[in-house]
Amino acid sequence: MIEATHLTKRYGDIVAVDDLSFTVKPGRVTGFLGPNGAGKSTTLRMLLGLNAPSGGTVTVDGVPFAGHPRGLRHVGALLDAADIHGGRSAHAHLAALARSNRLPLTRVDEVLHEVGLAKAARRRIGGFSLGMKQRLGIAAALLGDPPVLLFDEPLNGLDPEGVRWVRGLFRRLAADGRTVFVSSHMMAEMSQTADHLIVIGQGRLIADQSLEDFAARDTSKTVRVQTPDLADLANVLTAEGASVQKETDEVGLITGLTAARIGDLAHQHHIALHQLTSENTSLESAFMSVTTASSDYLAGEAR
Ligand SMILES: Nc1ncnc2c1ncn2[C@@H]1O[C@H](COP(=O)(O)OP(=O)(O)OP(=O)(O)O)[C@@H](O)[C@H]1O
Repeated sequence: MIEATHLTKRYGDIVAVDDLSFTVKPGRVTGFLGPNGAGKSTTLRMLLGLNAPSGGTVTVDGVPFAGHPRGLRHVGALLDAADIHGGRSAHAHLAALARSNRLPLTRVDEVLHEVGLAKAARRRIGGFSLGMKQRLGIAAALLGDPPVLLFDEPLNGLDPEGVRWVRGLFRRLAADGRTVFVSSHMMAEMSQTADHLIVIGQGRLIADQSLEDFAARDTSKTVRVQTPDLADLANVLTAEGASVQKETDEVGLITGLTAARIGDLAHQHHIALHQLTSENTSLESAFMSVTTASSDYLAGEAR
């Protein structure tokens, strides 16, 4: 389990991480989500003992990472896949990591195989695509077979097949009972990757909840209805405070009421429904609505 308590990091006047408290539990994939500059990388760097907090603490299974006797065997991490020495082969890079962490060299071939780089094992990393470097970074994180894994923007540079593979890998790691903590600035990426979300903006905690509960925060959720009596239904729903947008003679898009409430109202007024569907755009708009106010950079606009 990862535990941050009042974690804070200041760079001069900038508060990169601001009194952040959260826990990351084993057995599920936890997304660490926030717009650019929100403080995700800084938090992960403090977790790994690469930056010292200005205040508060962050521990892995109760111990700060720097004091962890088992190092890579306990926590595996991918921070910046592109930041890697290009002169070595993938095999040599992992072998050096294995040796310095007293891990068996047999793990090198195992993880290269697991990430799909077995054929490229002897090639120089300098010639790797970003996607291959991501796979190599993931291999390094897996090397010590650790119970806790951190990945900073692991989907960057991966093709659709790579993205699917990474998602499957994270699921398997979580199903093994490991703690999997994955950062991203894209809600759409996380909606298919994470079970639980920790959302931050300007270094502060915005949400710490399941994907489902996070989506339910969005009050602008849309419900699509199809009915032969759209005009009658629209009258009933607008009287209840909903807004109704007519798409065709029989299909309307409703905001302001849940699908369950719309179904009940239609039933009470003897209006037949042929379709009643919650539109799944809510995660993205929930993310936008909770983070826009705290975003560091809004395209073309002053804050
Ligand atoms: N070494 C540093 N010196 C000064 N400011 C820094 C330093 N590192 C980070 N910051 C600032 O701290 C804030 C948080 O940055 P951080 O890289 O942690 O965000 P992030 O959420 O990982 O963003 P991104 O999605 O763009 O990677 C930013 O305002 C950044 O400019």
